[in-house]
Amino acid sequence: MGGGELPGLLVNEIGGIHGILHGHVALLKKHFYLITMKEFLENRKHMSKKVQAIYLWWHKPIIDRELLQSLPNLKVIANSGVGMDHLDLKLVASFGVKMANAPYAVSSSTADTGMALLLASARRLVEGNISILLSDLLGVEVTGATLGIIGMGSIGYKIALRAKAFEMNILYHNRTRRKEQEEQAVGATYCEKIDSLLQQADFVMVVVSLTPQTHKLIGKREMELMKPTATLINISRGAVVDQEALVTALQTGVIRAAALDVTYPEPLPRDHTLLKLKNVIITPHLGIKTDKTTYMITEEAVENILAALNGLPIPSEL
Ligand SMILES: O=CC(=O)O
Repeated sequence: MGGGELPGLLVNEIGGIHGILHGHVALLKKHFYLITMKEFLENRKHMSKKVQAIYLWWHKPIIDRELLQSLPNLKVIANSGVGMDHLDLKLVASFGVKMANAPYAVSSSTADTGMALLLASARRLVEGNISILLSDLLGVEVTGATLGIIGMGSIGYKIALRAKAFEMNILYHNRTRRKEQEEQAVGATYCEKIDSLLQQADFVMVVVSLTPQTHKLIGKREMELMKPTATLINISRGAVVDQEALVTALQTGVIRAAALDVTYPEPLPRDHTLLKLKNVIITPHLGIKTDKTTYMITEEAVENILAALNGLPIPSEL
């Protein structure tokens, strides 16, 4: 590769549902020679040597063995978010390729999405929006209610901060307990056992990453432990909740309601039962989708990729 040439960065496409946002192109072009998948596939022989990094936007392009084998100079894959369940980390590592995510950029807007869903479900905003003349839409009180946060990483913690301002009682469950000062700062109480959190919470917010250990973490048994007046909010990944069990729980009054930013698959098929239930709010994985957050994600990815290409410690290496 010639002296002053910028390193090649493979992206799925620019614009479109799975493409990086147009507004981010100038930032990326400052540091990289951008190659879309279309350009790559049209001129594979030439392009494959140029690619030194991949920027995954909304889980695309799909990283498989064939793609990895065709990129001899690939050094790093940067993800445009925090969840890495769409990537075969072992496979990527076996090619000696480094990986990074963007945990700093996403936490505030994802926590906001969680609170938006909580409030919308509690106060029946979606039904209210289309039934402005009805006066029998009784919601449930948020002030003074108990919120159980499952997963107290940076997003979970920001939810606790927000919930404190809503005067909620906050319980949390996490693999590792937070420091006492951190618990005190948000007024959160640790539940070593997830069951005890489920039994007490009026709102259960799921914020864990999807791993083999968290797959269907919230199933029939867990929903039956919840109060019949409780609401389940999921802003992590659909598969952390057993969706079939959830449908039954919502239909039979095992729990009051659900508010989901994530499902499986995404989007749900139009005729899916969940879309027909009145006591569910479903949003299309809006978690990180604000203008500011998405731009910060790209900035974080650029920083990670440049560090990797320069042989420096990668700030958010996995
Ligand atoms: O879903 C959003 C993320 O993984 O950051």
